[in-house]
Amino acid sequence: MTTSPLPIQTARAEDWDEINRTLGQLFHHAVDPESHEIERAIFEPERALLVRDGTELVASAAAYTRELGVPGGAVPAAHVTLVGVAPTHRRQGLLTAMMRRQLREIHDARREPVAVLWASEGRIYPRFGYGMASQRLQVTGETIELRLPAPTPDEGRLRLGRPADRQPDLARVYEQARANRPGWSARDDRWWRYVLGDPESQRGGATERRVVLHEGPDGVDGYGLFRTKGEWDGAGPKGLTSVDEVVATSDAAYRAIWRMLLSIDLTRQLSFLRAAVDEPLLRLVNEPRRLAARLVDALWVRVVDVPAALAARRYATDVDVVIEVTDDLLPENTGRWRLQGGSKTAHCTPATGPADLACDVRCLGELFLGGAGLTALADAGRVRELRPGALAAAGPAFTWHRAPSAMEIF
Ligand SMILES: CC(=O)SCCNC(=O)CCNC(=O)[C@H](O)C(C)(C)COP(=O)(O)OP(=O)(O)OC[C@H]1O[C@@H](n2cnc3c(N)ncnc32)[C@H](O)[C@@H]1OP(=O)(O)O
Repeated sequence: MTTSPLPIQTARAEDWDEINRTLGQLFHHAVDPESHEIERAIFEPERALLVRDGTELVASAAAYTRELGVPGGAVPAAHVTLVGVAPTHRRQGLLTAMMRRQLREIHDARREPVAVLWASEGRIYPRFGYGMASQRLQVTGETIELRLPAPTPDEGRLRLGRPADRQPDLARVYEQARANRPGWSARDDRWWRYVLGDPESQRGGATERRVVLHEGPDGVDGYGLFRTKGEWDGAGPKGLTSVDEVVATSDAAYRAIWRMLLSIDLTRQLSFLRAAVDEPLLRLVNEPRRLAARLVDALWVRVVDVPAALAARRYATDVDVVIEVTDDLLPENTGRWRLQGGSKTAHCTPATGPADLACDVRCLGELFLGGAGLTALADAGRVRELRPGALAAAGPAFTWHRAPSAMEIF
């Protein structure tokens, strides 16, 4: 790789058309006019970096300003996105230059202790200090084989609707559920329009998206966003129910919604590609193997400011540990940090004593949402135990009672 001589610029609002068309080419899809406008509304030009070769746009990387759920709370997080380099300019160091500049800007602004992204390929971002912070299950089951427990008399009732018409209900339920969900990002009105955007060109021949809402004793307490696609063969119907998200604040709502989604007439298959690793559905159905769940990566987190990030989350057990951190891109993070925390508070300060554990900053990203095991990282040779017993003492603290999960891809 050579170092690119091309300068990095900050975008202006009017660059959106060109950025999105260029990224459409790089991701090999046509730009849908409806999505183009919805995404314009969430585009933050002042946070977008561009590289031009002459007048031609050849690279971009950007960030959205959002809040990310973490164990015990939420933190401002740079949601990194719109990353691409033209095939004519690949492997000349443009991504590296943009990542360095972006991380430096996020760090120096001191507003966001972490950055988060979805990776198109898992091997791109570790070199920039991003760690696989959450995973998801891609569920592609055969619904005909699945049964849920029978409904109880107090299970409430279900209503179908158009998602856009029910946005206030969805937002209320999501906001209530989000308080306890590491990995979920805040959604304002612009983000709800993005999540509920439903251009025909992206439906893959399925119906428009619909919502099923559950009404419990105190009103709407759960919803499921889904679409269906008809399919037949010589043996009869074998349609698909494709689920985008199920969010519920009561277990009765969760059960009732899934009972409907798994039993829509003329469907036989389920696709639910962003299920949580600890998705209750796997504990509800009578034959979990038929869900054919496959584990893949979801959110990648980059700890940008070590003391601020470690103090911003809560810990499952009390912890008092000194970690020796190395960070090649942001040297301010390199050093020994003492983390003292628990379920109510956390502090992280420069340490004077010897370190208990040593790792690079990428490991802290992996641990940040509570989804990776400290011992697993040590077994992989990526965390070093410098004081015997430190792993067993600190390991449980970094976990959380819910696995991190991730909703919309941004
Ligand atoms: C958050 C998001 O938006 S995710 C979307 C990411 N974008 C895409 O996947 C679109 C298609 N791909 C691309 O546009 C480009 O290939 C990019 C952006 C992934 C990489 O851009 P480049 O400018 O080529 O990367 P750069 O030259 O800085 O490479 C840095 C190093 O990473 C490696 N690398 C970069 N991309 C990849 C990849 N996709 N697979 C494996 N290695 C990679 C390079 O080989 C290089 O390694 P080296 O230092 O050992 O030589």
